[in-house]
Amino acid sequence: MDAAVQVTDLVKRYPGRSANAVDGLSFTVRRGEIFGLLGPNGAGKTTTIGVLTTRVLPTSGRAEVAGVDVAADPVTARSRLSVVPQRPNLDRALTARQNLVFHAAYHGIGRAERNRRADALLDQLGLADRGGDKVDAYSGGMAQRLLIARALMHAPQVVFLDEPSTGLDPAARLFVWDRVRELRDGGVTVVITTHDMDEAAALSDRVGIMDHGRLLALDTPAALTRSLPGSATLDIDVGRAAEDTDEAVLAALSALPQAERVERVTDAAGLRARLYLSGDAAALVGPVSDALSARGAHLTGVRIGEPSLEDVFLSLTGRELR
Ligand SMILES: Nc1ncnc2c1ncn2[C@@H]1O[C@H](COP(=O)(O)OP(=O)(O)OP(=O)(O)O)[C@@H](O)[C@H]1O
Repeated sequence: MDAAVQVTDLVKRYPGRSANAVDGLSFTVRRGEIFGLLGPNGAGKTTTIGVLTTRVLPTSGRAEVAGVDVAADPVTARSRLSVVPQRPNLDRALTARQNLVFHAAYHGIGRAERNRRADALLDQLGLADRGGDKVDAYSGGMAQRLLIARALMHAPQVVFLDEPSTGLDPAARLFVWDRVRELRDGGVTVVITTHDMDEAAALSDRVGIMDHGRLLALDTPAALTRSLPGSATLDIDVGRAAEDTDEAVLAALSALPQAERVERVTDAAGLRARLYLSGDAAALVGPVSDALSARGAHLTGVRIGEPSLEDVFLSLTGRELR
């Protein structure tokens, strides 16, 4: 079986609530991929992760992690998975190294091995020289790195990261992203939740877009954005022949079979056109250039606008992601 996570018809309704927080969710995370759950606040991402990590009991449906039914056998599930929570729950009165070693002891890992792992992980997360410091003295970025180190102490098969870079500065965020990719490259399956489309696009091999407890779409970031008709754009600046007219040039561009729509961009100094198309905007540069040179005109500037996951969310829901 190559599924690391299998969710089937999962429902969670919190007591006293009129709507389901998770509302019939099904998806599969493959072994060894980074899977992103993307959605706005309240979409049900944290609840889904809560069920998968045995902290929230499902109302109905089934969730398996590393082949274990999390509701039926939470103890075995917890030995195979790990959580990096949204809010740091480190013991701030202990040193960083003690946080790691105590976590491993809880998971039944022997003294020599837990010391070895703590040293290796402090080093890998760039905390080797701060392992003896109390967590109280840690910055937010350092605490986030320590949470990741702690999550890896019992060598889990699947790691869940809830909003991994919320509140981090850009450098700390890139550092965390690189560590997440290293995990994946080392064979660990990673599930992240995020409401940040850049994070989802940059980090995930596949993305599930969630809203109101349901999955609206699931694919690679590239396939999700490619699926949007007419949303890639190519802006071109044109130097046209003196005897030609702007209107005739725009008409020639509109006649290109790949261009779904052509608009004049009026705030430009010369003749600028925006071509809308589906798929890869760069592939249109050649045909545009040929069409222009056929009438004695030439390209003086090109800019490609790719659709984002934000555009995908907007087209699925009619709302902005944030
Ligand atoms: N313990 C709880 N009791 C009652 N309702 C809850 C509880 N936890 C979450 N909810 C509700 O369930 C819905 C889904 O919340 P959830 O935290 O899973 O969403 P999310 O996508 O993770 O959002 P965020 O990014 O804000 O964490 C929301 O309407 C929320 O108010």
